[in-house]
Amino acid sequence: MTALASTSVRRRRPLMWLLAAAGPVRGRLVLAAVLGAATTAAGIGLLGASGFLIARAAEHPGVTALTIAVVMVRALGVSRGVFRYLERLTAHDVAFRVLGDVRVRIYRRLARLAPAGLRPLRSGDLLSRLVSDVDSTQDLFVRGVVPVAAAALAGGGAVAACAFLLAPAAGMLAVGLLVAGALLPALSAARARAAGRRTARARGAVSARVVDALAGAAELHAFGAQDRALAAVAEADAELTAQSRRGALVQAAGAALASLAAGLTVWAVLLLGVAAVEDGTLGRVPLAVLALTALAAFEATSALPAAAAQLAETRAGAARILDVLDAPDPVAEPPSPAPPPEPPLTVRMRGVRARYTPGGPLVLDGLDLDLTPGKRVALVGPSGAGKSTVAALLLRFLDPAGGTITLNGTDLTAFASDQVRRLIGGCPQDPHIFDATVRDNLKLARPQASDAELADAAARARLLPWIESLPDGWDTHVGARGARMSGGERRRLALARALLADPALMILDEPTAHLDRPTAAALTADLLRATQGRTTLLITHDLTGLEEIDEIVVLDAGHVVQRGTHAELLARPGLYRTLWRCSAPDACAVP
Ligand SMILES: Nc1ncnc2c1ncn2[C@@H]1O[C@H](COP(=O)(O)OP(=O)(O)OP(=O)(O)O)[C@@H](O)[C@H]1O
Repeated sequence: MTALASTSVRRRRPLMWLLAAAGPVRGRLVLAAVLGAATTAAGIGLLGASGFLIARAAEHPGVTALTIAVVMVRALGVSRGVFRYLERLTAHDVAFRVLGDVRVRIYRRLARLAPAGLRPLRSGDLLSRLVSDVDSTQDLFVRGVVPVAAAALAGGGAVAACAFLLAPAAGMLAVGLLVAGALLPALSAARARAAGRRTARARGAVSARVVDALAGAAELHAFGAQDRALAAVAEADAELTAQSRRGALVQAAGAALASLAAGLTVWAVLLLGVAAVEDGTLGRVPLAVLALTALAAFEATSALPAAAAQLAETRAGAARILDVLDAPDPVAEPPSPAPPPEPPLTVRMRGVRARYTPGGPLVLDGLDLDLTPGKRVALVGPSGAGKSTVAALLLRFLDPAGGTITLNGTDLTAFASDQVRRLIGGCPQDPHIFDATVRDNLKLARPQASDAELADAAARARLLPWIESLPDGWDTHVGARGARMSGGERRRLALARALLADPALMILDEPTAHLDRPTAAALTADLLRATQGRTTLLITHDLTGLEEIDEIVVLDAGHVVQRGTHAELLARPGLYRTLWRCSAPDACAVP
């Protein structure tokens, strides 16, 4: 079971859930099953009519005696193809509609779970759930429901037809069809269930390792670790191959046993028929019809054992999708959210405590913070002090484990998280730059923004000169994760995006991370200018330029250890002064 699954509250039955997902198209599903039955029935009728035609022709009757059989053979031959085509069309239509619906549901759920609720999943494994597991759901309809329903209808019809000719033979046929169409598929499914789960898990592991190896290709080369990474991919791939082979073996064994059951049954029917001919209770022509009808009836069941084994993978895939759909919400949404507060916004945090896992360590313990309109507060402290956790709490990616956070006097948890994120926003620690144009990356914050507004935000983030220097200007493609931009340009683009969104409380999380000192200093100066008069929470461990900040709160191991202005904090010994001295270009001095 995955980490995500283990946190799941309730377990739904995967195939039942998938069937229920087809509810809106159940009419088409029934039509596909009827068309499948018609295809098989036409196949059985074709062979039965052919048997009649050949046997009767051998008796040299007049042509008129054969006319109806000839017409039937032609009609059944043609209609079988037409029915098959329509059945495929309808069954795939159902499968793709359900597949599209499941994809939308899983994507919506991911959007709600991200980022806090997705941490238990590796990105490659998530990709595998989104692609392979969702793809495998179509087998339930194309190889499961429709063939089973068709086999039941057509098989029942064949047994009934044979019963008219010779009852014991019909009984034998019914037993053979039950063995090939019910017993063997049930055994195959039971054998394949564990293999199906392991195959889906192994596919997720391969995907996770490949995505990891590709995303970290530069680091792997730099540290000469590419062979180890490739070996890990090969190992995961070998496991997937072994599991797939096990699944294929079960499928092949099921198919072989189904053929054996069909062969034995047809022989038994033939022997019973021959005995009946010798007794005089059955004519020679009906014997041919009986034997060929029995043979054709197995067309309906021959694929079922392999399909049942294949469905074990579908079941495992659907279970992995349910792990995501049923994962608990990272934050509790209020049943009836309070109306969003009107800006200007006052945010107060009192005695706030936070932890990432129930019963886990407190990463914030007793935080008090006031963010009043127009006030700029900087949250500083060593790495791991809990600074970004404050941002996660304010953005409702995480609910407090204690204490209160209020927006204009109302508890933050009374608002829907989407509403909160419309008022509180900014620039995350690791902003994502999309593989799109500069314009589209910026418009993400406000799709309706005019060119003038885009230019204004870019100018305030000091990005405009760079954009205007590009041959394609605003239409320049920046590459995956902004690969064609420098670190500073990426940060400025993220800042421009935040300025364009214009949230009532702007949170800037480490806006100067990974930049060299002159670039960081220039960016800090720019963002301080851009945020003048705005309610801003600046999270940083870079202490340059904080002279203009109204209040600096120093966090250490989840506790506030100091607060004041830059001048006040520098005037007395403490963590701030130590950090400030450490941030000097020459050395880290002890206070
Ligand atoms: N998703 C998470 N699950 C579990 N623990 C987490 C998670 N995110 C952060 N932590 C832990 O919470 C503590 C505070 O992390 P946080 O990211 O808030 O620190 P920070 O002060 O922002 O650090 P940095 O300056 O390095 O970004 C750390 O001990 C960290 O390991």
